Amino acid sequence: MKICIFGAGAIGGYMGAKLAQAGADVSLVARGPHLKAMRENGLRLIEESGETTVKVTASDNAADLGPQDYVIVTLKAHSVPPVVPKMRPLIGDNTTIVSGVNGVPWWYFHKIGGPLEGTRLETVDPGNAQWDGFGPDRVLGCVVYPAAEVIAPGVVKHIEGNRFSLGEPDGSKSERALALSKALSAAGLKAPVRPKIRDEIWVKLWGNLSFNPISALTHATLDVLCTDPGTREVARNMMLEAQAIAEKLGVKFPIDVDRRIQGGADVGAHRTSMLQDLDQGRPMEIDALVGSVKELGRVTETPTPTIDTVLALVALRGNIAGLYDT
Ligand SMILES: NC(=O)C1=CN([C@@H]2O[C@H](COP(=O)(O)OP(=O)(O)OC[C@H]3O[C@@H](n4cnc5c(N)ncnc54)[C@H](OP(=O)(O)O)[C@@H]3O)[C@@H](O)[C@H]2O)C=CC1
Ligand SMILES: CC(C)(CO)C(=O)C(=O)O
Repeated sequence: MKICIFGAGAIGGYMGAKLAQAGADVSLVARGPHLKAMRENGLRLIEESGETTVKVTASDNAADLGPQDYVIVTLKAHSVPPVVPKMRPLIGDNTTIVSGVNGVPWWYFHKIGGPLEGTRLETVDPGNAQWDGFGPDRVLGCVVYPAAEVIAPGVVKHIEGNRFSLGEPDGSKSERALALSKALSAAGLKAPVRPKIRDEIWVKLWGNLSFNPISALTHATLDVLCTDPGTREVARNMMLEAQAIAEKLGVKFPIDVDRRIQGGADVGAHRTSMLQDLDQGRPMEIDALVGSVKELGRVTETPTPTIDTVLALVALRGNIAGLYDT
């Protein structure tokens, strides 16, 4: 089974190192000094259990790697649409694309059934680049739970978690989902195949939608913003608006907003990825995490006043920092 990880930074590097250590036929697409370091010295993974360095096949040119059974996309959400043409050499007749990207996935309305079937989302797939470029039938959904960081070129630090939930848009336990699950499990990762991947997407999104922009606006860590009465209320209102949208789309939440906020507080003094991006001058994932939920509000005719307000503020914050185009 040939697996290519496109965008092998923190998450893709973690997954790639684990697969390579397990002897899987895995290749990585990366760029810049990180790629150079991986090619020259291997990929170093720092985990609680210790450090390992593994030799990897890595390139910035998909044509070097050829058609794959699976392409696991671990780019930041806004980086995907412009690189779809560059991924073409990786895609053969039976290639599965696994979307390991936070936020509302571009394929959300594929095989959902009902009147919204096939709806495209401009915030996450401008110009239908992925829908038309990959074709939604290739897609296997994925919710990424681990936290990791590239701490130096060629060096990935794993922080916590090892679960990558997988799920077909139609909920089936397909052969391709089960085979990838087996390969990831053999690499020491948890990769359950879920019948209702959209339910899981929303529980993760609840946090990213609210905690991430609030942290970017206030510079507060998760423990603080989830317990301060003012920001907790803002997060709660955003989450309730999102819940109303999701429930109209048939999602069932296994927990309530207060438990989800408590879960955020329990993570501790964590700086969310959006705050880290702002601090380090990297483009912010505002469209995928917040703008997309506003768009879903319009699609489902659900009011989103708190989400709209926070989006306006964080969009301007990102724009002034030169990290987001409004
Ligand atoms: N990191 C985390 O802890 C978590 C991340 N996620 C999600 O996972 C996704 C990936 O995040 P993360 O791993 O942190 O992101 P990273 O930025 O660490 O990884 C993406 C990598 O792709 C590279 N890249 C971008 N464009 C190209 C290109 N055209 N060709 C080759 N390489 C390219 C980037 O290089 P460059 O640096 O040069 O741009 C970077 O190394 C995001 O949606 C994120 O929200 C989810 C859970 C936790
Ligand atoms: C906030 C958190 C930990 C979960 O919602 C996260 O995923 C992020 O930092 O992007």
